[in-house]
Amino acid sequence: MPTPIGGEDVIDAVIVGAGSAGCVLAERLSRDDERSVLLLEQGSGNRPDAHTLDLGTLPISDGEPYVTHYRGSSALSIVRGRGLGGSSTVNGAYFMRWHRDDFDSWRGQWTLGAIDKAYAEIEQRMEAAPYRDLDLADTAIAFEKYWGTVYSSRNIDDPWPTVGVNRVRSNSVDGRRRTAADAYLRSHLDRRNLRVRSGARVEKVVLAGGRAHGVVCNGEKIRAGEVILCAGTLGTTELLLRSQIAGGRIEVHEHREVLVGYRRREQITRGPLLPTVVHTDDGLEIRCYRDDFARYIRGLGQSGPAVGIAAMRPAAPGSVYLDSSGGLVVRLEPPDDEVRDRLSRTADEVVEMLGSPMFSDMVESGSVGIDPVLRTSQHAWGSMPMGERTDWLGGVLGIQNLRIVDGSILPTAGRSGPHATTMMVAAVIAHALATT
Ligand SMILES: Cc1cc2nc3c(=O)[nH]c(=O)nc-3n(C[C@H](O)[C@H](O)[C@H](O)COP(=O)(O)OP(=O)(O)OC[C@H]3O[C@@H](n4cnc5c(N)ncnc54)[C@H](O)[C@@H]3O)c2cc1C
Repeated sequence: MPTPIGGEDVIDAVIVGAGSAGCVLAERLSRDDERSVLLLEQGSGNRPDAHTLDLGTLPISDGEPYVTHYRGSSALSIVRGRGLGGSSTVNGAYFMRWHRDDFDSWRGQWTLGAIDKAYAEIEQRMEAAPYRDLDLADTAIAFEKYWGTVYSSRNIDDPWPTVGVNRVRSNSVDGRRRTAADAYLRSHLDRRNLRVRSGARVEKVVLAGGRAHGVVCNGEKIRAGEVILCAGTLGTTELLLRSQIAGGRIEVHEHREVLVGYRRREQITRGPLLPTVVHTDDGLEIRCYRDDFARYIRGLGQSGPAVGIAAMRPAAPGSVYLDSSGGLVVRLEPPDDEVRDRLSRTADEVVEMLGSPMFSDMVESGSVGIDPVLRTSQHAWGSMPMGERTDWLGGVLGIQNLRIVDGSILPTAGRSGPHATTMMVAAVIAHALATT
């Protein structure tokens, strides 16, 4: 019989955060009807509306219902998704594996075979597929042709990215994001050993004698056999700081980005934000955005379309800490000088590309310029890396019955965005926990 959920009972596994990783974990662990699972999510339990899921929007401005805004130390806005599905509800729906060699230093059960199998499972459930030629704007077609003369182009049906031109794979169906909650959670809400509570903000982890005993949620103490933090890199770090499991400044990593802006001769129709990228041999990602971010984010001032250049590997440092008033602050630093040089050289190459005859029908002459502001990709990860601050299944070192399974535990920088890999990590760990 499963341990009943609620009241004074001890729940087998309390999962904090129903985001990309939390949904995978809740589904897998609750397949065993002998295990009671309680999933606590601070955001709404509603299914997001058509506007939120539309790939022609990035619903992250102030006032959007499925985001949390974090306080940054600079003018950069730092956001994360909230509600069932977490950041998968609001993100760019770019769903790319990391490169095979990004896992070279991973240990434990992280063999390429296990990784490949877990990626394949999540890709299937998230309905991840490459954008087709029809989804590409004229600039994206020219971009692929241009870089195809410098690098090789990956066969779009190959799920493993390579150095070169990589058509983006996306977790979307008919122009709408497919969220982790749709793929993993909503159809299992009738499991009697799985309970999902929305509007449930966890304030801290309850600790005694070097063990986690539960959490405090909306003022109520909930006892648990195991606490699994899936609150995302920023949410989990906040909980670790507030529970005094960690102190001071916790290091994170971020993919900082330079934008090369331009003006289009003619406006284009709406479509997915990022359908194609180039991965350079020196760890950069060149992103061919479809249009001005202002067309995706409500209330953002127009600045024109852009091509982005992000430093993926190595990434830039940052930190998360509580300030003297107890508020959480996210501080992102620039990459080191050598990486900045790389970014700046590649930005010059992109300026050259946009000024080349291949783009002359689309780009207004004299309109191309490098934006001096260093942006963020909204990817912060790696605050509690596996092999360093947790074991290779996310178990927090030195504290029993406390595990972290989300972007926090990514131990290295990958050359693609973190979404698919965060879900893959959750799938591998969930499988290991469910079978031991
Ligand atoms: C705007 C944006 C665009 C992005 N675009 C891309 C992209 O296109 N491709 C890509 O690869 N990556 C992208 N990312 C990053 C990617 O979405 C994240 O890395 C990934 O979703 C993180 O998953 P997670 O499970 O770690 O956290 P999340 O999915 O963020 O889930 C954390 C959940 O925990 C909940 N939570 C937090 N604190 C508490 C608490 N105290 N109590 C209860 N619940 C709590 C949150 O509400 C949230 O639902 C983007 C991110 C953002 C924000």
